[in-house]
Amino acid sequence: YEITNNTTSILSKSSEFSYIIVGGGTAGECSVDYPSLTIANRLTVNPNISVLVIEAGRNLRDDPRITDPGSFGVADYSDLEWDYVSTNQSLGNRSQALTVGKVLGGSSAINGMQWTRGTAAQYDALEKLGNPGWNFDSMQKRYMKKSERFHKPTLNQTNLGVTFQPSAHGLNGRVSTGFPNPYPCPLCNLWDVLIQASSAVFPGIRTTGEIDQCSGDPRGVSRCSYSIIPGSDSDLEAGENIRSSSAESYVYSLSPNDRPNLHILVEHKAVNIVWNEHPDLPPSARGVAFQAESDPSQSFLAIVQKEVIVSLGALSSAPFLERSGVGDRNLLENLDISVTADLPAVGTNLQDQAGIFSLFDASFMMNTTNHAPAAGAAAFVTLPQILGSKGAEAYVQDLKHSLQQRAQRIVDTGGLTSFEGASKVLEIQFEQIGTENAPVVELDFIALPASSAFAASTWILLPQYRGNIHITSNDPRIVPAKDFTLVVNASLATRKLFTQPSVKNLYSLELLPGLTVQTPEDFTAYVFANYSAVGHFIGTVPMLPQSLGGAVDAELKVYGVKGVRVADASILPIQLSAHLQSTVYGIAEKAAEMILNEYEKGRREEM
Ligand SMILES: Cc1cc2nc3c(=O)[nH]c(=O)nc-3n(C[C@H](O)[C@H](O)[C@H](O)COP(=O)(O)OP(=O)(O)OC[C@H]3O[C@@H](n4cnc5c(N)ncnc54)[C@H](O)[C@@H]3O)c2cc1C
Repeated sequence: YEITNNTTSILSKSSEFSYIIVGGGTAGECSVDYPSLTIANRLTVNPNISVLVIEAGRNLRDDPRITDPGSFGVADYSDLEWDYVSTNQSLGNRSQALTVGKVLGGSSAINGMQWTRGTAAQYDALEKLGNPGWNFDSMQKRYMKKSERFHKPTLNQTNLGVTFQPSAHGLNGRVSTGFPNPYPCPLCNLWDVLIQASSAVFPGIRTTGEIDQCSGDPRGVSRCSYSIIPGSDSDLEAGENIRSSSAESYVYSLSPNDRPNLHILVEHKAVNIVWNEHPDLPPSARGVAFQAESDPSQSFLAIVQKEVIVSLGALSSAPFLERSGVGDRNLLENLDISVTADLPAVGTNLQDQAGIFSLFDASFMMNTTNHAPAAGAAAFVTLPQILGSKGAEAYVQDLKHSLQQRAQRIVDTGGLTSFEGASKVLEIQFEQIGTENAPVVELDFIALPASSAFAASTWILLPQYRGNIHITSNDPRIVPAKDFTLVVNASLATRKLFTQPSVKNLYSLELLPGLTVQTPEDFTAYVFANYSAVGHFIGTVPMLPQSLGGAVDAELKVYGVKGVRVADASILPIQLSAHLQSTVYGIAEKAAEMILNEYEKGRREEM
């Protein structure tokens, strides 16, 4: 394979590729990798199959900010990120920095590496929403586990409090996962105290047993697992744990002479799809126009034989489609973009999981010698655990009675295009929160490396708001609905947890929210003034029937055109009680399988 920023080096050999993948991020590389598996091995030796990946970020293979898991939250990532900023939000009248990765490996190269999955019912909900074949059984067994090479915890790690379920993990995939080794104790004491204190604050929360945040039931509080290559047991050398980004897992780990048919062009921005127009057929992708990041006046065109796979992430895939003439007709015509497909769903349904930070000055320095991720344990908390059973019942009743009104508001504010679709997704979320008791809040316990501070990051998991992102303006509006009640309550619960006597012993001062924040009103004001986006963006090219406001079908094909699929976090129509990367890898594995099956079918038909 080759990775280069030199367009001539790539286009001089061929300007035509079987598949062009725009975006070399978390999902993009997975699609590239699939050819290493059985059927596809045959394909890659076929010189007619070639793949071009176009990635705007740089190839920074050995940058310690990426490779060292201890860098997250400490190192300056500003040159590895896109500088998306939202418009002022309806809540708090503030804009938000929207962080996503701009580097080969995408967000998987700069994320917090936590390795978790949603509840089984949340994947089943994809099927209920009209996407045949998208359910937990198949996502977990065939795709999410397939992407994973889990390192079972050592005896030492389990003795130190790590829990897991063997059946929740894949052992033969490419993304290395597991627990840091050596395990970052003496912080274990901190995690143990926080885990115990959680049970005092969140009645009934699981703190023992084989809790595994990848099992389909993440409820409870337990130690985090990560997308890392754990260090060896004996060697205490710094740098032993290494981040396993998608670039590390799917590209760098290949032998350099492997895959001469894989071309990765970095530092180039994909601008739009160029189309073949037929009088009687839907437009089909002819190629991708792209430009050098260093000199946008230099434009190039790569031709595609089969398909363009759009994997630019939830903030860039929809704008790319709109620049390609796929989007809302009025919006495109106002911008003088020729309309290839009138698909108003593109760019709607943006969701993140708004969060808030608490910070404490501890009486000891955090151990940072073994380059382990900073988050040690995470609590996935249900509604009754946050609000008590009466409070939860009242909240659920309110969700039920306001459902139609909220669905209408989502449509009115450009969050989804179909009232029926909005009602359906809200009903499904209502079931998850009210009946299935899915976690609605996550608390991460974090030791800030090279400091004496530790923190809790608290965020809502299943937002009811919907925003949008369009090329006219970068406008992801957040409609608060009921969610901020939960952030405020979660923030109050975090304070309660950190004032349990056992936890209080561990720090001398609460730095954030700080002692001026005392009453529920203070907390509400604090949350409104300080909540932030957490980087878990989804939904802007929703996988739903078109009549319900979808932009891609269950095969990830964009409605109204041929030869274009979207495979990244954009296609998820609803949030999960989870961090997203494991699911995005699963989406990409499934996409790769569908693409290759179709390729094979086409070949058989040609013969
Ligand atoms: C700060 C942060 C922390 C997170 N922490 C966790 C965590 O701990 N655990 C977890 O599971 N998830 C976490 N996530 C979420 C997770 O990383 C993402 O949901 C997931 O990686 C998204 O994958 P993707 O393929 O959709 O997009 P990305 O991985 O972002 O890939 C998109 C790629 O497209 C490229 N691109 C965009 N526009 C263009 C263009 N026009 N031309 C060419 N290239 C372009 C980008 O540079 C990028 O490489 C975190 C995310 C962030 C931002």
